[in-house]
Amino acid sequence: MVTAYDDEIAELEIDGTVDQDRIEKAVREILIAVGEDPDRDGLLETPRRVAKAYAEMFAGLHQDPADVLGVTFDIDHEELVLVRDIPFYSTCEHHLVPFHGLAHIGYIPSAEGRVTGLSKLARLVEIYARRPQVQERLTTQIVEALEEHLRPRGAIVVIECEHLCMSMRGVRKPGAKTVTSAVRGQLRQQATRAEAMSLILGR
Ligand SMILES: Nc1nc2c(ncn2[C@@H]2O[C@H](COP(=O)(O)OP(=O)(O)OP(=O)(O)O)[C@@H](O)[C@H]2O)c(=O)[nH]1
Ligand SMILES: [Zn+2]
Repeated sequence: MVTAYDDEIAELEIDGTVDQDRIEKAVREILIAVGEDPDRDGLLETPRRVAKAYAEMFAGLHQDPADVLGVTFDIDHEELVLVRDIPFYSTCEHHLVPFHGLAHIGYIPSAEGRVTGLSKLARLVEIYARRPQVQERLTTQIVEALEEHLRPRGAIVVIECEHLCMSMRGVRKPGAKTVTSAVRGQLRQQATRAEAMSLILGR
């Protein structure tokens, strides 16, 4: 199924938000540098494929969370809203290999009732994940965007990830999980924080 979001990504490739030519040249150079022949059959199309993949993997650099969180509803709900287990892939800015896992996002809407569509929380994750990233910044950027655009009474973001730079190379510890959290407002209070954490962990 092709979604509007897929269309946006396809447009990015066309409207030149990545310098396709430059990526292709660089990938060709890397292939030579690692001892490969970029002109052999299987690799001929690789620089072009990588440029296309990067346009998608780094599309978030050209997207604005205001566009996603700009539409809010007036719903009379002043209790916790939590979307958990949002899967995502990001790219470690140190090694340019993936880190991936689950994001959990909760917030307590403001008295004025600024509630966003549930899918927008997952879109917010995508905007910040599709960039060269570190997990701590990803976590903070999401919580800060929630604060800025929804002005909630409280917000919590918990992210658990496996970093391939720790699994497939370097220290080589596949399965090791890194957990980060960012908590703001009323969700810092012990009881509400405990409620949110038990919902996040209660699977
Ligand atoms: N804090 C943090 N560190 C990260 C993240 N992703 C990767 N790293 C770490 O970034 C560090 C980079 O360390 P360096 O010593 O500069 O690079 P390196 O020689 O490749 O390090 P090793 O991975 O230990 O082989 C490593 O310890 C990685 O585990 C992240 O999202 N957050
Ligand atoms: Zn890394």
